[in-house]
Amino acid sequence: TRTSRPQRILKAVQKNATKGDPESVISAIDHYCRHKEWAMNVGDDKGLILDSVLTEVNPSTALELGTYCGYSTVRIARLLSPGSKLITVEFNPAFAAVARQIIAYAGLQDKITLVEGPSGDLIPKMKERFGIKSFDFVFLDHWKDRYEPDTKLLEDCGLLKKGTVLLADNVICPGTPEYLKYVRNSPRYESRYYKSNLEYSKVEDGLEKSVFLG
Ligand SMILES: Cn1ncc2cc([C@H](O)c3cccc(CNC(=O)c4cc(-c5ccc(F)cc5)cc(O)c4O)c3)ccc21
Ligand SMILES: [Mg+2]
Repeated sequence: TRTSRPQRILKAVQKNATKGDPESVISAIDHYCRHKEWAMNVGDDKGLILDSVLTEVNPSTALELGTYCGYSTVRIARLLSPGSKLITVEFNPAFAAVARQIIAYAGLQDKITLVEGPSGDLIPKMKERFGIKSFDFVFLDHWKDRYEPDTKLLEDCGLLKKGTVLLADNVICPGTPEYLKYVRNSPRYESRYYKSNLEYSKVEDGLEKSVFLG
């Protein structure tokens, strides 16, 4: 049967990027998805905002919900300080298989733990399985109706601390209305919207940055 879109993205990385060079992996994916076929990576426009928030936070432990092909995983891990860790959660085995290869191609496998399974099951196991006390940074990019329940789950599991930064993709397109209502109305968060555009497109989209106040 035909290859999948993630497999074609992996092929584009293997063809056009340099092994061990995360910047070239990011560029190869962006070029492929802009000129050949669209894919739901955070992309280069919103990616610059992700980079700037990450540089500001400089997290020791980061969590990503929704790995897909590993584009934002590589984007995040390449900016982590030595000894810092990123845990990324993916429930779709085919996506996880491609992401592992793209992460390895970028040479970032030592900074990243990819865990397969649904976020709702894995979040309560973070402390016992990975010895996580709390996360400094969380990137939300999985099913849009899971952002709000998973944020509440992170709170209830004691995985957020005063100053933890949540950064949510797609708050306009496809949209995450319940999540936005929650973080913007809760006294426990200080939220700000970063206007941008949907990956590889002119449609408006943006990221919501929410600081947990404890
Ligand atoms: C529970 N759990 N735990 C882990 C976990 C992991 C996953 C998968 O990684 C996965 C699979 C399918 C869809 C998503 C969400 N992403 C999107 O739906 C999206 C859409 C668009 C867009 C925009 C405009 C369009 F016209 C079409 C699609 C642009 C974007 O940037 C997106 O992130 C995530 C799913 C549930 C999971
Ligand atoms: Mg997204």
